Amino acid sequence: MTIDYRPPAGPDEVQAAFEVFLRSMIGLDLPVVDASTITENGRYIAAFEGDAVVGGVDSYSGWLAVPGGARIPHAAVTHVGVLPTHRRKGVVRNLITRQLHDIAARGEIVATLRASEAVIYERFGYGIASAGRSVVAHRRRIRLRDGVPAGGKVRLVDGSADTDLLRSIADQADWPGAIARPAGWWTLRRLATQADPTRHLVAVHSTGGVDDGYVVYRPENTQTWFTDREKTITVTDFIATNDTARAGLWRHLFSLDLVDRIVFEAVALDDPLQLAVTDERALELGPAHDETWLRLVDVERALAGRTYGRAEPVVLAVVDAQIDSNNAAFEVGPDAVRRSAATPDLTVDVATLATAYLGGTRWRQLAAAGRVDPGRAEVISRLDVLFGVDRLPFSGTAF
Ligand SMILES: CC(=O)SCCNC(=O)CCNC(=O)[C@H](O)C(C)(C)COP(=O)(O)OP(=O)(O)OC[C@H]1O[C@@H](n2cnc3c(N)ncnc32)[C@H](O)[C@@H]1OP(=O)(O)O
Repeated sequence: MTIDYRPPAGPDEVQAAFEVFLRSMIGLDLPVVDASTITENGRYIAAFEGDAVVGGVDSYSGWLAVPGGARIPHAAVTHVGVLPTHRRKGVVRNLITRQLHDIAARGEIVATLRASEAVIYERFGYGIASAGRSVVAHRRRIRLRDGVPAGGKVRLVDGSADTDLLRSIADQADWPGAIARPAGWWTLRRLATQADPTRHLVAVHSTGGVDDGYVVYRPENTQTWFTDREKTITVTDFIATNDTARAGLWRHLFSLDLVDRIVFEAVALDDPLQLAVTDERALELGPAHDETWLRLVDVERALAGRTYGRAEPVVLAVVDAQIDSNNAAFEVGPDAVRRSAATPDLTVDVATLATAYLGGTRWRQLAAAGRVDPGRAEVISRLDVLFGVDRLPFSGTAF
C-alpha cells in the first residue's frame, strides 16, 4: 500500500478526513457537521491511498496556561484516526511525526491532547500532565460551611445564543493547565447543544457587575423526570475564575428545586468542594482519570515559559526520539533556564518531563516509579522545590 501524507485540499477532503475520524472512533456521538466550520484552515494532515483518505490528524492553535500564569503558544491536537482497514501499518506514526514538526515550525511550544487510549501517545513524547475526576453531590445532604464565600450575582442566560458571553468568561481562565478554547470548539459545542433534545441550562456569575464564571448543566432521564426519585443533573461545563464565582455557582446548583443528584463530569483532583461541605459523604468522588497529555515541542522555550520555586538550579539532560533539537542539557533554576554544557544532574525522556512540567506529578513519585534515576535523591528534592506548584494542573476543557 502506498500512502501519501499531505493537507487535505479544500473542504471536501477536510470533510472526508473528518468522516474517517468519526468512523475510527466508532462510538463518538457528534452531530452532523460541516467539518470546515469546526476545523482551522491548514492544520489538518491526512493520509491518502490514491484519492481516498484513510487517516488524519488535526489541531487548533491557542495557548496553554503554565505555572506562574504565562500563556504559551499551544497546539490542541485532535481528530486523530485511521480507518480500521488500515491500522497498524505506521499511518498514525507518520502523521504524528509530521504533525510534530509542523507544530514546531509554527513556533508553538507545546501540544496537548485528550487520549482515547492510554497506550498510544507516550511513544510520541506525550506524558500525562493533568488529571481530573467526576464528583456526585447529593443535594439534600449538602451544606456549605460558614466560611464559604457568599458569591455574587447569578443569572440564567440562553447558552446557545450567548456563546460570545461564555467565551469571554472562559477566555479569562488562568489556572495552570487551562487552554484556549478555539472557535471550532465553540461551534461544535453550539451545534451539539442545538441537536440535543434535552435543554441545557446556563447560569452566569458576576462579582461587582463583572462576569467571572458560569455553569452549564442538563437534566438526565427526562422521560421519567417527574417520577424519578433521584432526579439528576449533569454539570458539563464549570468555569470559575475566582473563589467567589466558584462558591456562587455551587450555591446556585445546590439550591435548585427538584434536583437530588448533581454530577460534575470533571473537576480538578484538588477541587475545594470537599473541604467546603459540612458532610464529606454528601459527595461521591469518582476515580482519577488522565486529562491533559502534554508534548513539550520546544523544550527550552517550554522550560523557560514557567516559573520555579527557589532552589539551586538542576541540569537536566533531555532525550527526545522525535525532535532532535530537544536532545540537549538544560539548566533549570528560579532565575533562568538555559542550555548547558555542564555534566547533567539527571537524564529524563521528554514524555516523563512533560508529566512533571505543570507540577501534577512530583519528581519523587517519578523516581519511586523508576521513571528517573532514584539514586539522585538530593537532585530529586531540588527538582520538587523547583517544579512545586500551589494548585494542581487541570484544564477543564474536553476536545
Ligand atoms: C487525540 C485524539 O484524537 S484521540 C483519538 C485517537 N483515535 C482513536 O482511538 C480511534 C481508533 N484508533 C485508531 O484510529 C488507530 O488505531 C490509531 C489512530 C489509534 C493508531 O493508528 P495506526 O495507524 O494503527 O497506528 P500505527 O500503526 O502508526 O502505530 C504506531 C505505534 O502505536 C502502536 N499503537 C497504535 N494504536 C495502538 C493502540 N490502540 N493500542 C496499542 N498500541 C497502539 C502501534 O502498535 C505502533 O507501535 P510501535 O511504536 O511499537 O511500532
